[in-house]
Amino acid sequence: MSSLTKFHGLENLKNATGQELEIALQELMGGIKALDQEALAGMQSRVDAKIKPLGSLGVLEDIAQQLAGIFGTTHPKINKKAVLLMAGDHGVVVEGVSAAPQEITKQMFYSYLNGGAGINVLARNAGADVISTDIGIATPLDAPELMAYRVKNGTDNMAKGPAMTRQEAMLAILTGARIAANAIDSGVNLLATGEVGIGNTTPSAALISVFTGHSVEDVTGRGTGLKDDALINKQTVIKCAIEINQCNPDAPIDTLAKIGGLEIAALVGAILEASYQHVPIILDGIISSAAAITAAKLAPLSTSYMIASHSSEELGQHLALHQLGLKPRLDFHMRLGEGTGAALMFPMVEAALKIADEMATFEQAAVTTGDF
Ligand SMILES: Cc1cc2ncn([C@H]3O[C@H](COP(=O)(O)O)[C@@H](O)[C@H]3O)c2cc1C
Ligand SMILES: O=C(O)c1cccnc1
Repeated sequence: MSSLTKFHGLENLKNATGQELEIALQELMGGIKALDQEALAGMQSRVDAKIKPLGSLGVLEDIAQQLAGIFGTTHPKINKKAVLLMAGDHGVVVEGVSAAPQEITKQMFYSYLNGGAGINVLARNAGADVISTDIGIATPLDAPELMAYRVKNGTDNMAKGPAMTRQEAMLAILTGARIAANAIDSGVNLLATGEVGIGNTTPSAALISVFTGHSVEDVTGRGTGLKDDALINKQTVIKCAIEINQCNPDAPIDTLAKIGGLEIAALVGAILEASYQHVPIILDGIISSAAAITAAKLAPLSTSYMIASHSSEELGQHLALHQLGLKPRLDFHMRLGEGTGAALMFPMVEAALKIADEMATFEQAAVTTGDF
């Protein structure tokens, strides 16, 4: 679908009514299809013919198959790669849930634009673009055009009531979908999720607790580096937010609105749009995994389009990935976010396709075949 004119039936996202957003979201969620099993099996046959014992390239073989199933061809090609970095602030920071001050969200946003942040370095290393979007920073930016996609000036404090209205959450989801669609229209066919937002490990843990059923203690980590007392306070705040908002795991949009975040919602939309357009999307740490688990609640087939990357130091990420049926592939003890872990995975995904394209077969190399 070329999405430059109409977007899931919407003429103009920002002026859409609540009902129009509901319909557009239904169209997006309902349009996500299962992988092409024939292409997937065809890729396995290609890989099985290579000069190696069957299955000996492990996860690389799984990824090659998954990409064939996603692209619907036995010969998938990666053209362009990009990290979708969504930025948003969180009203809940007034409860002391982060070791870092809120203004860092905005300061880091400028760093992404200037190219000096961790994600810029690791994306450059992988030959990928970083597409940074202000979806909900709390304070004004220098240039109005930088705020073109902003839905709201940060969320409200979820410990006192809903973080967002349902309409704001839907607008943030569809805005994230729009940003993914724009990237895909420009030729990107391998995406990764990234974010910045001081305080955002708090809504992420809250969503993971509600959607997995794991206790708040099990899914809540230290984020930017909370000390013991502050970690206990963070857990109390999350429990309070879940209780006061009466979250229901079977009402994922409402749950996201009540205890989520604007950048998390935008990543939900990016994951859904990638899936809708048959584009693989690599997941980063706990915040991206909270978005992924929400996307899976909205459209279970979207999990087939996700590729896990690293294992975050935040335990909640492992539990979210487990529920999605995914395993972290890199164990680098990272806890930065921004998409840094996901960016490390780009070359692995490309390597999987190179195996299929460049390795010799038993026949080509005149290597003796056997029962191995
Ligand atoms: C300088 C700096 C750069 C960052 N880049 C990503 N994060 C990460 O830390 C934040 C989440 O942790 P918490 O929930 O504890 O606030 C998010 O902004 C996340 O992207 C950063 C944090 C800091 C301090
Ligand atoms: O898992 C992550 O991505 C993460 C962990 C801590 C802080 N920020 C991000």
